[in-house]
Amino acid sequence: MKIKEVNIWKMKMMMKQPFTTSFGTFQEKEFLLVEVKDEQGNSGWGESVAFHSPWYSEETMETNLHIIRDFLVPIVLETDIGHPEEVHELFAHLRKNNMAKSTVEGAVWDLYAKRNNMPLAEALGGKQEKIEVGISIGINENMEELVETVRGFVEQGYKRIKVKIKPGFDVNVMRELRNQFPDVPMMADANSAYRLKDVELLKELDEFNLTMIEQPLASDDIIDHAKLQAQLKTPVCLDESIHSLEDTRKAVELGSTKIINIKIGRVGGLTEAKRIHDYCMEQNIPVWCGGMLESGVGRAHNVALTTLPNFVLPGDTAGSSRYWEEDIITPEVTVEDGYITVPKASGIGYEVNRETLEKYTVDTWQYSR
Ligand SMILES: O=C(O)CCC(=O)c1ccccc1C(=O)O
Ligand SMILES: [Mg+2]
Repeated sequence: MKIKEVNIWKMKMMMKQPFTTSFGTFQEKEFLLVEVKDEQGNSGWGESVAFHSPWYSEETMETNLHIIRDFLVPIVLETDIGHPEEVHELFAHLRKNNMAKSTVEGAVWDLYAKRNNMPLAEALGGKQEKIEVGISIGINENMEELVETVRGFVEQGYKRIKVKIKPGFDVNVMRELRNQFPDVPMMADANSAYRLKDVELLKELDEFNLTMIEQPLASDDIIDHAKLQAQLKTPVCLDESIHSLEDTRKAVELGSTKIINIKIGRVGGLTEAKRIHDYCMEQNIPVWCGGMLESGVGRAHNVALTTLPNFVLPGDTAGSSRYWEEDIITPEVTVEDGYITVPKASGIGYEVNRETLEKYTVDTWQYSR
């Protein structure tokens, strides 16, 4: 396939509520969308999950804009691409910048699936017709409010509850939530807020029967996580530390992690995400799909990926309305009884609503062959 045109949108959307992690609070979401078009006028869409500030990773919306415009767009406009898996190779000589690469690669995957009249899930080899989803809840130091928030999502049917923790907001919180919800699958995400010296405190979490603890230690660590896992009953799940299949292999071989959170953007795209999935399946390491507070485009990519067979744990891909007054896709992503029904339409399976898109557009760029 020949990509004739690439459009980039800089978007700004307000989230319904602020979302707080151990590293900062999000509410105004600025992000990029990329559309790739072929000669027949088919459009493929990708979303950059890089945030405005380099909190979660070193990539930002602006570094993604730079890498996409100056390095990635020229490559896809001058290459004849047979299959989207080739895009990962085409970008491989450029170091890191995984979220930027993933944005363009994801748009090519969507375009490929549309040209072949198949859902993206099918193009990836996914079989599940509906996927189980959980929800990620930000830090709220008002315990009564937090308990009510959790109760609301449990009542909506979400299959597991993840809460963000940080030093001083951890054992006490999980104890209270476990008391209130004795049977709900629950986990905690520390976003790298602890160090190995905190092992005694982290061991206290073992009593709450958590499905896992996500990224307790440094964002670039796999050694101390192995030392921690050896002392914890609760499975450790790595998020920030995993950028590739190679990172995954090393972490699994070291015993640093028993579960992997796959984020498409963090690992450089769907092709690498699928490889990590396949490797983990061989190694009996369950995986789940993480979230980056995406708009509908990124959310649709997450839904498609989650149809692969080793996504056996509920992910963070909640419904559009958990984040947005109105999403930019039609229909929006909806959750019923903790399940998202995978769309049957071709490509990402949801239409980008051009009117809504325009409404939240801050800037655009266009490139053609
Ligand atoms: O609801 C979502 O999209 C996931 C929310 C979430 O947990 C998160 C949000 C922003 C940055 C990092 C993370 C994370 O998974 O660590
Ligand atoms: Mg996380």
